[in-house]
Amino acid sequence: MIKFENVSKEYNNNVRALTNVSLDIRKGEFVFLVGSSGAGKSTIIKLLLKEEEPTEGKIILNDMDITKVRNRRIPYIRRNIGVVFQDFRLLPNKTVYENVAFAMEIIGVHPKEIRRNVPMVLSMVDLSRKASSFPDQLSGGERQRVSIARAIVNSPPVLIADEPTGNLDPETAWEIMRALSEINGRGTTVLMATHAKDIVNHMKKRVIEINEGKIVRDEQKGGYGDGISSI
Ligand SMILES: Nc1ncnc2c1ncn2[C@@H]1O[C@H](COP(=O)(O)OP(=O)(O)OP(=O)(O)O)[C@@H](O)[C@H]1O
Repeated sequence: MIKFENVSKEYNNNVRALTNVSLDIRKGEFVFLVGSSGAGKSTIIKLLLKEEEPTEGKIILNDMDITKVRNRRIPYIRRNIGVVFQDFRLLPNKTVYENVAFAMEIIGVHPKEIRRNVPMVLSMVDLSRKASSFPDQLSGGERQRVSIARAIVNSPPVLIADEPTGNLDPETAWEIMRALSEINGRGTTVLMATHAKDIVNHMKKRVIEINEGKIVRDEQKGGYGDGISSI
């Protein structure tokens, strides 16, 4: 589902963010990506979203080699990935319903399908009652659940979560983890970059650890790891 073959990334300022990274994440897996600040986690995510290009190597997403695709094909690739960010990134002037519907409108989904799917995903993240609220009327956990609903409404095979619990208190963070687990249980592959030690240790999922741009550990049912600073 997600494959990196000997991927290296050097930014313009000669910072080598990734060196020879190879990984293979299969359909339906739940994978934590861990490592100290600056290790290269966000770079892996940016490469998958085609926000950055690798300097070397090959990246395959959903059986598609995305390394050399043309710019005009990028929106098509991004439809295969739902993304959830630490800071939610909701549109403040749109309601919960409209925020989620917008993700479908911009890719030209038929209004009838939008009217069917939006209530369905809002109910999945337990937000049906908040459909008419605006983001600033919601708690942090509720906002993050809206962003999860938006990420999955177009049924992408892959969901990427970049530090999704970073702005949330521990209890709310678990609420988000339950939502992500449920989505994973329905077959979506989930890749989550995180510093949340307790969550990683508790979930016992596959853990890929990156340090100074290299994969140093890839463990089924792994823990957070001792050597990683938590900031
Ligand atoms: N746009 C950029 N231009 C130049 N260097 C960059 C850029 N983005 C990241 N870097 C550098 O690449 C390295 C890896 O950064 P990256 O953001 O991938 O780390 P990270 O593991 O996501 O860290 P964090 O946990 O703090 O988010 C760091 O040395 C960083 O300074």
